Amino acid sequence: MPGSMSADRTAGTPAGMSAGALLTVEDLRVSFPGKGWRAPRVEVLKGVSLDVRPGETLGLVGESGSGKTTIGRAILGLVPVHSGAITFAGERIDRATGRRRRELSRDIQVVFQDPYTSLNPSLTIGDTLSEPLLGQGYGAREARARVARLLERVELPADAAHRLPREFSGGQRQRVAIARALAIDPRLIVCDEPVSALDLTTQKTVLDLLLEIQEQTGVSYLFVSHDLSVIRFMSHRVAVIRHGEIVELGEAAEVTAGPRHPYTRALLLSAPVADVNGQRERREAFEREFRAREAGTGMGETVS
Ligand SMILES: Nc1ncnc2c1ncn2[C@@H]1O[C@H](COP(=O)(O)OP(=O)(O)OP(=O)(O)O)[C@@H](O)[C@H]1O
Repeated sequence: MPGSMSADRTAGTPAGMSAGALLTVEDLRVSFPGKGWRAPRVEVLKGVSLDVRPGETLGLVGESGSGKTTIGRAILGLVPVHSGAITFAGERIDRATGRRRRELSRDIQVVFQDPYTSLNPSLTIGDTLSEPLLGQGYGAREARARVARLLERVELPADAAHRLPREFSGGQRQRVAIARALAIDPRLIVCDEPVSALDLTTQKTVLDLLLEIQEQTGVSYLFVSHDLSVIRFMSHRVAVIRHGEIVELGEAAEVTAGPRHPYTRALLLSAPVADVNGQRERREAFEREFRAREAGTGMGETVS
């Protein structure tokens, strides 16, 4: 565990679910078709409940295949919800489709794991950042000014706007991905393993940036990771997921220092989990679906 990530953010934050939540997930069930003819459906989320408060980071930790990404995809409307409810700012969104769903991407954004695949290699950074702005009705001049401010906010030089992703390191690309997510002032960002493809030093600078942005803007994060040291560093509260069920949810310091569930204790002792069950493929599919839906091409409209 990196020593510089040993702080926690729990002070003063009560555990448990709250009435003033920005996002509430209640008894969420998601299943996928089983493999093979007449195979039963596989239940991946088995009644997940959690909430994210305004300005808060809820860390979501669990080993590979436990269902973390599926929760993010369900919130973004990229997988059909079998039962349960997802409420954002007082509105039920689990059945939202089409135009309403695209409008919601103004409020709910994502930062993906792999900065090498999540940026379009043929678009300049300026075009990458302008895309969501133009899509939301910004004029070209207004968008250019906003791109300059975004680059400043993520501590990239102004001339980055004219360059291509291949000219940047992994950490710099992840800053671009963060700037893209921030472009239209979302209220919630699903951060899906946003630093696990980066080396430790770069991880720390990107995490610091996310914290700083939260302080400045009050944005909420649902922060997915398999790495408890990263989760503890980032989160006010932590939810621990195992086999599609939340086994523990509480203040970060309590969950990470005095875990009640044996699985959390085991996680604390375990090394980062290996890439099993096609983790990379699943995450890449998630990115493609979200970007296609944002672009309005109709892909990813899986919820009916
Ligand atoms: N579209 C799909 N069709 C069938 N099974 C799926 C699909 N998406 C996910 N799964 C299965 O659901 C389970 C949970 O996957 P998910 O990606 O949510 O886990 P995770 O906790 O994010 O894991 P990782 O950290 O490895 O990405 C896995 O067993 C996975 O194989």
